[in-house]
Amino acid sequence: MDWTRGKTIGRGSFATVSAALVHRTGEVFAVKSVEYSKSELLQREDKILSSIKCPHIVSYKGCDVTNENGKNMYNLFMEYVSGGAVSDVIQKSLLDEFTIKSYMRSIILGLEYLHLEGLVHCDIKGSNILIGLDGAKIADLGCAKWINEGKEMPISGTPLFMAPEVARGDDQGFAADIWAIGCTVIEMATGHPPWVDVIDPVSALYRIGFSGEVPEFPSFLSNEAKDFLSNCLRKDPKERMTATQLLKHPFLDSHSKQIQNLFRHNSPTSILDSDFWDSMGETESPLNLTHIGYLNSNSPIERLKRLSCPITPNWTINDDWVTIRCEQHAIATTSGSDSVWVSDDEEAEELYEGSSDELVNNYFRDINSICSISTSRRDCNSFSRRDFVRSSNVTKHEHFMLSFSTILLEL
Ligand SMILES: Nc1ncnc2c1ncn2[C@@H]1O[C@H](COP(=O)(O)OP(=O)(O)OP(=O)(O)O)[C@@H](O)[C@H]1O
Repeated sequence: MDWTRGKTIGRGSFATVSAALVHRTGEVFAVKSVEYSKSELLQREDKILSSIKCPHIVSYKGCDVTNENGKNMYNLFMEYVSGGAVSDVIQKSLLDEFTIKSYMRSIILGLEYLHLEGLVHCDIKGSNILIGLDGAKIADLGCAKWINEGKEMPISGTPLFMAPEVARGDDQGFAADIWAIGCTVIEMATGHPPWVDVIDPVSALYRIGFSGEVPEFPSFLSNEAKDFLSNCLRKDPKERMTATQLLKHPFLDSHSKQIQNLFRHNSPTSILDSDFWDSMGETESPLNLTHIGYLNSNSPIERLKRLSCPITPNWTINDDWVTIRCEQHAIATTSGSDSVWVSDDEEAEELYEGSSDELVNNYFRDINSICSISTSRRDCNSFSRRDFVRSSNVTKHEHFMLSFSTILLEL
């Protein structure tokens, strides 16, 4: 598969995650990379991720080895999840209890799947939970292990999220993930991990493993939420609820129908996905997407396809810009509040003469309630990232931006 690496979207302790693009289809995906000589853990993650499939876990898309700047790199391809990690989201604004419930329901459905498959995640925490338009997804199976690997595998994970039996080095089973779920609820509600007053990982492990304390519950949470926490944060792992039991706890169950309605929609692969637009017209998602109107799904595709641009896209992302260039410059852009051009190619433009207003109206109806894109016609093959982040919901704009670039490259 020919692909191009784009902007770095995350850095973990051992790997770098970048956005990337498939040349042939224009599909956007995420690639986790590390030097081949240090790729043992990433190859293990590859093996685990490729063996599972669940809508609440980031999906596997393949792997390869590249030579970049004289170094061999091992690359693991995954679905790109547009909203980023929960730990980053809460740095911008804390989550309310309703949103925590929504995310938790997806996360625990993913965890239930892993546990039924015999896998312990071993590193549940906010930075390993990604937010997509269809809810939260578990990521980073780099520490995961099969339950029957038992003591052959070393204890792994993040000290502040470790259960007492893990901190003592006794055991790391399914119940350890449940403890980490409790810690993640605290992180989502307060903006920081539990045990705020510990000064280093060693004292954290000692306190968690031997003090007999449990993390402090945020006082502002509802009684239901506190009860949920108390069922996750039991010192004795045998007393903790299982993922299946947690799904029936009133904290998650009471709103499950409402939440399912909100997350009913699949994440669109492009903005021409009619379900995406139709659903957005009906309801707001918990990410507070504003109403963005309906799209007449058929005619724009047909008409856009008439552009028949033989695409050799050059797609780059850096900190401020997403630039999409095509051989014939056939590209959609907008100038100011309500005008959209589909191309800066004269021949292609002729095709649209007399119809571009209609096209614009069908294709980008209510676009200004998403964001105001003010790229001028002059730079019509560039989209300014700054323009997308101007209004409040960056996540939504980033998603839109990538969906948008996807369609353009699909044409
Ligand atoms: N599929 C994805 N889509 C979007 N962003 C992602 C994706 N995977 C990872 N990221 C981003 O990259 C960051 C690091 O990824 P990840 O946790 O997998 O790396 P790691 O090296 O295993 O980290 P850790 O330090 O937890 O071991 C995440 O917190 C997230 O911001």
